[in-house]
Parts: sequence; C-alpha cells; structure tokens
Amino acid sequence: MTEDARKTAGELDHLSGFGNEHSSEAVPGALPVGRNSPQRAPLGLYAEQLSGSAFTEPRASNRRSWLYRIRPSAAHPAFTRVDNGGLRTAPFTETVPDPNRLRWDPLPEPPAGTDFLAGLWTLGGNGDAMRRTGMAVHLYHADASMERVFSDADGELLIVPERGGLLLRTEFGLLAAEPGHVALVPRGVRFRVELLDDSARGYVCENYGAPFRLPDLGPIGANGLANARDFLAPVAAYEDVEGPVEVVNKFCGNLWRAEYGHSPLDVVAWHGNHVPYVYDLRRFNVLGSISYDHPDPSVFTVLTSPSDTPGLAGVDFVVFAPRWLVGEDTFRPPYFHRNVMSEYMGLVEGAYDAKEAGEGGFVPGGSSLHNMMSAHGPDRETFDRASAAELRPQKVEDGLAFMFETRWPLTLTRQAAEARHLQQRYDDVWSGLRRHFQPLH
Ligand SMILES: O=C(O)Cc1cc(O)ccc1O
Ligand SMILES: [Fe+2]
Repeated sequence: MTEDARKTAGELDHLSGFGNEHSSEAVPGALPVGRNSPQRAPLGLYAEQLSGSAFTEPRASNRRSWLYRIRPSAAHPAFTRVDNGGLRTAPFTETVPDPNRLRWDPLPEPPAGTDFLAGLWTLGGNGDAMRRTGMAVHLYHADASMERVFSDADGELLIVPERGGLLLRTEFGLLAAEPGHVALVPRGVRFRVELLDDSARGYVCENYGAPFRLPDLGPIGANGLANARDFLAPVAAYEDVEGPVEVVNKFCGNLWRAEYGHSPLDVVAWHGNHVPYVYDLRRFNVLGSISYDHPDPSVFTVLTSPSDTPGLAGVDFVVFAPRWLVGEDTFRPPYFHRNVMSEYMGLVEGAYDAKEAGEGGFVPGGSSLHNMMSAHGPDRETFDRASAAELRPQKVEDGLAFMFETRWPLTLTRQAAEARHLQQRYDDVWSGLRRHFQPLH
C-alpha cells in the first residue's frame, strides 16, 4: 500500500501558480470549450460549480471552480452524526483563555489503525466557525491510510507534515506533501489521505476565515518571500469506483457520515481557482536585515488570511527557514516581546533559534502557545549565548519552524489543557535570567 502510494507520488504532474485560473482534464475533450454548463456536458459528465466565495465578491477575491464529474455531488443519501473524536471547533468554550506561556511535547503514538481523520486532535482556536471567522490548531498522528473520504465545510485546511509523507487524493487530483512542504485543501473539497511512510505526524491550521493568499510585498518589490509559481495544483485524476464509499463531512463543528454508492473523487476535468495546492517551504525566499536589528517575523509570512481591517490578519502562516544572520551590533535571535497577536508555533525539523532543542525543550512535533500579550522571547541559554556571541556572518541552518499568528487569543480544548504531554515547567526557561543592571555613578 505504502509502496504504491510512493510510486504514485513520485510521478505526479502539477499546474504551477498561486490563485490561477487553472484548467485540467484527465480525458481529452472532457472540459467544455467556451462555456461552463453546456446543455449536455462532454462525455456524459455532470457539470457542477463549487463556490469558495460569495458569487458577488470582488474579482480579486472571487473563488470558484467548475467540476465535470461522473455523478453530481447531489447524488448522495442523508448524512448522520458520528463521533467527533479528537476534533473540536470554534467557538471554544471548554476552558477559559489562559495567559500563561504553554508548550507541548509531540503527540504520543497513535493507536494502531488510526487514519488521518481519526488522528486529528484539536489544541484550540478562536473565532466562530459558523461566522466563518477565526481558526483552529489541530495536530495529527496516523499510522493508516484513509479509506473514507473527508471534506470540511467549516474552513480550509493548511496541513504541515512533520513526520511522514502524505498522498492527498482530492477531487481535483493528487498531491504529495512531505515534511518541509505544506498542503492546502480548500473549504468543501473532498479528499483522502494516504500515508507514504509507516506513520505520519504534523500540524493543521483550520482557517474559518478568508482563504489564505500571498501577502502584499510593498517596498520589497515584485518578487520574494513565497513566489507564486512555486505553488503547485494537481492535474485532474479521477476514481471510477462503484460500491460503498464512506464520506465524512465536517459541518459547523460536527462530523457527519454518509455511505455513497460511488467514489465522490470522480472529477474527470475541472477549471477554476478554488483548488488545492502544495508548496515546498524550502523554496521560500527569506528576506531580512542586512544592516542591524532583528526584523519582525511578518517578513517571513508565507500566506495570510486577511480580516476586514487592513494589515490585521485573521491568521498568518509564517516560516522560519534557513537563512544568514549578519546584523551588526545586534541581538540576533528573536527579541523579548509581548504581542497583541497570539502566536502558536511548531517545529518541523532541527531547532529554533530562540529555544533549546533538547528533551523537554522545543522539539520537532512539539508546539508552543504565546497568547495575546504574554511575555516571551529567547530562553536563558539563548540569551546568554547570543549576548556574548562574536558577530560573524552566521547561517541558521538546521531548522524549520513555523507560526500561526492570529488576531485573537486561542482558547484551549480540555484535552490540550489536561494533556500529559503539556510541559509543566515551561516558565523555567526564563526564570534564570539574571539581573545585569549596573547604574552609572
Ligand atoms: O516568539 C517567537 O519566537 C516568534 C517571533 C520570532 C521573531 O523572529 C520575532 C518575533 C516573534 O514573535
Ligand atoms: Fe513571539
């Protein structure tokens, strides 16, 4: 199973570009020419629109795709509720928002037979899924490929693999995402996750708000940060499967299932801009200070979900990728700070330059939460080392960390607040910071 998936993943074609009007057909002639909904769609297919924005949103933010499929999505029996497992949805009310700095070790190993959907475990979030605003942070661990199909009406899913590659079979075709890549599944798009390795672990940002887009570049100019052409959409690929297929739909916080008589991954051709994609974070063009001072991490924004207030993101996805540090007379790691935005961080590999990486530290698969206005920054070892370091050009090489930075505080789920893998002594990383003040007299 895993070997088949790996072979498939190695042979995938893609369409390049962010937000493009892509089009693709798995069978020549399947895509109608010159219109979306001819009286009879080619090859006996059904035409269907999938809208990711209101019909009337401005062209720049308007999102929809046209799908040409073996059966229309409408051909399904009633959905019935199933257990939500470890998934929770905003509004988050199981605990009170916590001003403490919090850090978790990686999720424990999953019980045998856990697929991606069963392996989702919600840490917390903000906003309200019913109002299409806010976000949730989930982690996942899995050791089995999905046989069922999943879709999320509540938001888009930004998947950040940390361990184990994933093969996403979506309505639009196939995508592979290895650790170091991110994959995005738009709201409502059906997909199945197969494992490319024996197990998989990672992070998910469920974004209830405006779809992620590339940030404006302002004075940076026309190029840089995440370049549009490095975002890869799938080419059309379909399953022609008759027989029972379980389809699970996340809707307003609950999971619902229906047994279809066919695979809903039966789209033979499509065109549009509401599409899944993958992006290799190592392609990120890291820009930073080449004179002095540590820049704010907004300069590392890969994707942003804007709010109604200019410059205020519902959530930003920010990456700390390998880069040179050259600042003169500069404390080079992240500074001490308090932020009105709330910062959730994860680590895909290596170490993060503000924190010790050893056991009980900030480790791959682990995460930290520095909620609105909570004071944080380099731990004591990092502060002591960086204050004394000789300031030669230095490459931060062996780490890939990321942040979901969001406009509202996150409220934890009960399972996250009570988790055995919640570190009990995180505050201690700052407790040894000694007094150095020496007034001049
Ligand atoms: O807290 C953190 O580690 C994230 C972060 C990184 C940085 O380079 C500057 C500010 C900031 O919040
Ligand atoms: Fe921070």
